[in-house]
Amino acid sequence: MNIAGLSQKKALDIIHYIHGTSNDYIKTPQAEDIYLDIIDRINEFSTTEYAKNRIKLLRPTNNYDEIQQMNNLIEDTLDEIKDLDLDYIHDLYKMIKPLSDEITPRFDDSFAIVCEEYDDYLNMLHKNYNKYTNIFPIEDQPNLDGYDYILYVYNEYNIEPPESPNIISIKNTADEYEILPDIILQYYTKNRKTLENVYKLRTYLNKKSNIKDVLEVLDIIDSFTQKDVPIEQIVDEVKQRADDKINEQIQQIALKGDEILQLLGSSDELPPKIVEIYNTILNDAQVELSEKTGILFDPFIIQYPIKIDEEEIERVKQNTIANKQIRQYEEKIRACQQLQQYKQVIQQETQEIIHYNFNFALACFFLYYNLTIPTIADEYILDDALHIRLQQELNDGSIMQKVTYNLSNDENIILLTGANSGGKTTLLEMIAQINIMTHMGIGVCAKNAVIPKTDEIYYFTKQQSLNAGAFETFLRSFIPAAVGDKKKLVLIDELESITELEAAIKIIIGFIELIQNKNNYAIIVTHMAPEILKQTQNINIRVDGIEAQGLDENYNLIVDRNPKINYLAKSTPELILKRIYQKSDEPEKSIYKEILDKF
Ligand SMILES: Nc1ncnc2c1ncn2[C@@H]1O[C@H](COP(=O)(O)OP(=O)(O)OP(=O)(O)O)[C@@H](O)[C@H]1O
Repeated sequence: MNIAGLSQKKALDIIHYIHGTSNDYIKTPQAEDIYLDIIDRINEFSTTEYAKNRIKLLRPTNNYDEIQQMNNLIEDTLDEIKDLDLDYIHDLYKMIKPLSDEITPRFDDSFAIVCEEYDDYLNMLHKNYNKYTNIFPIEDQPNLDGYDYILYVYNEYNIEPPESPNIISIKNTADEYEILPDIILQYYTKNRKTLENVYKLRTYLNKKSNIKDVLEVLDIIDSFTQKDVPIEQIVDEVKQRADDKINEQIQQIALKGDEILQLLGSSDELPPKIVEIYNTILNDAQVELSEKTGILFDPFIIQYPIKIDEEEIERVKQNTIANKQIRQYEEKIRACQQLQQYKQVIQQETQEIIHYNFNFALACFFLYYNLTIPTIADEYILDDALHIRLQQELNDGSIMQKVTYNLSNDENIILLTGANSGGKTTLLEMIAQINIMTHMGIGVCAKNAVIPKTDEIYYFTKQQSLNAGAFETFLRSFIPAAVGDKKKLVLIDELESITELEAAIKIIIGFIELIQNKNNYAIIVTHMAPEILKQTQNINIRVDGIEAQGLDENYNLIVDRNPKINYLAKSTPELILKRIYQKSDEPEKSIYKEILDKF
């Protein structure tokens, strides 16, 4: 399945298709929002498209084998990366992309192809290039002098290839790459950056790799392409030195009278003493030239200053280019033979690394948010737990209070009461996160956690604005939370914000009566606990409270974020009112004061 570039919606469609919507663990849009936030946070640590999409496909489940597998995967990965530099790995990942098969071989017009099976080869070349003109049938070849070299594709049973320094002959049974080595080479050069980084990463992760051999082959080709002998420059330098030597040595010889006459006369011959000097110096120059260029040639004409034979230079240059092209061609063919053997294995190695980014992202997420793998048992024990947003703020230097909170089989229906801005919504969201993350198998944000098995999560948030359909929408998704034999976690935040107080109380009581059995857990944030308790005396309901003790010198709420068990906490709205009063200006300040005086 190609899952590149999957949107979250598409990912969900696939999940629903695979698992069936009714089996989905998440039952309300608000719980879905919490889940999506978790996915986004994990994906901050992923780099490859594959990992990003696989993370989007992660979903809470009640299949505890799958959860265990995810736990194991994370623990193994943590073990693998425990002493490593995660930023370094992340940086390498940024330079790794899936290997691209798209190649556009370069049209190399420096050589011509002469062949017997003309039509076959023409077709083959046209497959790779739109237009290829340097191919000729053997029986009808033009003058090919302008080409650096000629690839002579001969038929075994027919004509023998001609012997010539700039002809390379191959049998027409050869592989396609023997005509166009770029067909293979481009794949490697195009993907080289990825291959280099996959190699670095595999080595760093202590994973075996064959990519080194591939990179070595590519290096050889590179070094070949770069080696260009600057013939003219070398000739000039050698000539300059030879001129200087001639000048110096001639000044030191004494000519006899007849030798001077020979020089002044019309004779072309030089005096033997001078010829000897020239011969010695030019011999040395020729040796130096061949050492520096690797070619034996004689471009110097006896004159002062020494003259350079431009035609000889041109001939040598042409020969050098042809030689170089031929050697380069041969080197490329050798490289192709080696590289071909590696293709499959380097693809596997690269894919493995790209896939490993999924494990790596989960492990980084785990470390960043200080997660632990929870134990699955029949109760909730949250030890030093934190909402993941607050954990992030803690990482950034803010002060946060970790929360310890327990729910048991016997005390599974909770009314959570307490101070305005005390942290009730945050606690509810945190429990939803912890439950979802447990059932995704990715760890939870707590020092220790015990989490019960549940099949479904329902989370109902407080409504900020009361739109016309809010109550109806709520009821439609709320009723399924009260029926059925699936094990549920139901979290309700201030139902009284959706409807009138009396109705909210009735709904909550009805709901509690339906789900009170020990399979379910429900935490209901409400400011009307006393009224609810009065009407449910035969049901075991625990009331917990988050209490504010007052305001500090900066008018911040002094609050213990740990809910007190079996404790009905006051809402203390006057504290918030007092804070706003202290921080406001007239004319609002006086109004706040008037309201405050009524408390
Ligand atoms: N454990 C904690 N440590 C530090 N800050 C916290 C913690 N829990 C909550 N807060 C902060 O306290 C503020 C109020 O939290 P929250 O909205 O959850 O309170 P609330 O009880 O639901 O309030 P209200 O009843 O008025 O809606 C938020 O800014 C939140 O980030």
